[in-house]
Amino acid sequence: MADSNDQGGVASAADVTFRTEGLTRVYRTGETQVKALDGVDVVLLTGQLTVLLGPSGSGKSTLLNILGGLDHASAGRVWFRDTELTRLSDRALTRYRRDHVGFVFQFYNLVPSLTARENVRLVTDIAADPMSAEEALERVGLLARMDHFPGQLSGGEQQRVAIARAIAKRPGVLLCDEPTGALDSKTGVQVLEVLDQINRETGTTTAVITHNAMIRRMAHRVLHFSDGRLVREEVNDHRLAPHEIDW
Ligand SMILES: Nc1ncnc2c1ncn2[C@@H]1O[C@H](COP(=O)(O)OP(=O)(O)OP(=O)(O)O)[C@@H](O)[C@H]1O
Repeated sequence: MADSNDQGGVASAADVTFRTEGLTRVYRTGETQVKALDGVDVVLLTGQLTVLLGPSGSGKSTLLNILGGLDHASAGRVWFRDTELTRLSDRALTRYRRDHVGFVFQFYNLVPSLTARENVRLVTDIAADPMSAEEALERVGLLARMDHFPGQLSGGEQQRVAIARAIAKRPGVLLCDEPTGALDSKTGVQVLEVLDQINRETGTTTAVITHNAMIRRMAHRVLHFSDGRLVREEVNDHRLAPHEIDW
């Protein structure tokens, strides 16, 4: 049975959170030039969990960084809802990132001298309409550990704190670059369960980069990249919860 959130085929403008047109990113280092993205046309649909797959160096992180306002396109255009990101000043792009984007990276980037709750408060203190740090930690199942320091938490727990920090400002989008890359498979599944649950409960448009092709089973849509190009798209009519996937 198709999930109610599934949207195959043509999407209306209201359903589209990100759209790119001819997105190209060239990195120049001295004499060498690398085309990390080579004319990518892609949409990310509102409320969906999209998985980005592809070999190392295929451009997945570059795409995520440009969507999140951390990097600039060399050519082509990118829209977030009605706003063309590729026309924003650096200052406006920073505001966009602060107001709308939650990031989760492979390494958790927590401040070691602050507790879980204090790490989340770094974000809630400057956000316009945040949830409380306690609510964010409850959503990732770590309320009982909120006064623990990162060094007192396992890798999977630290990643869940990083997810709490990312969602506490109620971002429109959650961009995750290899969120389970540093975790063993059992702990990785717990982290994916948290991402899946947040997507279902809050409707946050979510993108997850991974090397693990099995993760595609939990996605609404899967985008396959190769050599800086989008080479294939899949719509998943039969999503599985992470714990149902045969790892
Ligand atoms: N800041 C940079 N300067 C120079 N080259 C870069 C830079 N960032 C990325 N690249 C190059 O662009 C290409 C695409 O990199 P990207 O990190 O987007 O790929 P990826 O698919 O995310 O790879 P991985 O799965 O290994 O993270 C690679 O050849 C990479 O070396």
